[in-house]
Amino acid sequence: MKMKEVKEADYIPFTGWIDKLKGLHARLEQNFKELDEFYQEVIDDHMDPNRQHVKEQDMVDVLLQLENDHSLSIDLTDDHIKGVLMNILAAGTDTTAATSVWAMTALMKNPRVMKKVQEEIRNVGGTKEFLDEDDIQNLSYLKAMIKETLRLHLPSQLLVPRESNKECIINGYRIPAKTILYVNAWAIQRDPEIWKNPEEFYPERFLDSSIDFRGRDFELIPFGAGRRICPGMPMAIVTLELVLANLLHSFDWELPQGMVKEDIDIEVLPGITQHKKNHLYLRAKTKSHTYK
Ligand code: HEM
Repeated sequence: MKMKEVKEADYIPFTGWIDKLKGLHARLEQNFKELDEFYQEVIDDHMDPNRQHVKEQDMVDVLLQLENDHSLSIDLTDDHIKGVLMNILAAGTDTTAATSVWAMTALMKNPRVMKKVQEEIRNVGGTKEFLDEDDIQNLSYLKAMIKETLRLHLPSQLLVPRESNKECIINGYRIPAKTILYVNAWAIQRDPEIWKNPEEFYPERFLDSSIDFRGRDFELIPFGAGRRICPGMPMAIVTLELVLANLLHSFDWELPQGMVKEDIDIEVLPGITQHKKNHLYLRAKTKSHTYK
């Protein structure tokens, strides 16, 4: 099931008829139906009386409680719960997974950075088996490396579309009311007028810099900015830090036999989230084992 198909009309509204011809509308309806049924099943499972015995509550249990309590200022319905689940699954998993792959890709192509980040992680981690959130606070180079990955390989290159609610002028261009606007964050984050050697994967650029991705520095906006900034940013960052720190702490990474770093491509799959087109195949090595 493809959830994130891009329609012509999303970019050029009057070409909407092409979407119909290509059968995208029918697929959209079908996807909606399948997803709705799936979320309904999740909700039904959580309402099963036998579930009372489950020790730890998850997010759906909490949302269902709020629905029953009527304690919020709005009346929560099953549709709201389905919407929240959809947001987390659609907006939250793909983006973080794609970014982890891009980080590993960039590290494999840049052994200098790989060595430096692993040294930092292993100095802090020592003999620990698993690095937790406290350990990660001290890993400034890892954080810079993740920022640099999000600068070069941001998963949502055009952010989410905006619509102008009234006419405005930007840099001398008149934007009529009700115009759909895309912000090309990809181009901003590689703009040679802003970044020195913009194509280079160079985490050091962030070590002595206050530039951050929290929506205040418009040269780095992988999570967007303003009212619609990504609400999942804190979760995304912690997930990326934990996943990458532990992958790099526990394993040494090698390319398959016969392959050199120059063979790793950075081609992108078309779609809303920018995934690496060709899989990144790596061998993970510990001191005692080699995994494939
Ligand atoms: C590396 C990971 C992620 C990146 C790069 C990312 C990026 C973005 C971007 C660029 C937007 C649009 C913001 C704008 O246009 O101003 C967005 C929206 C959103 N993101 Fe994320 N995101 C990530 C992870 C997550 C996670 C983990 C969640 C939830 C658990 C999440 C939930 C959302 C939601 C619900 C929206 C829509 C907000 C709205 O329209 O008001 N994202 N994200």
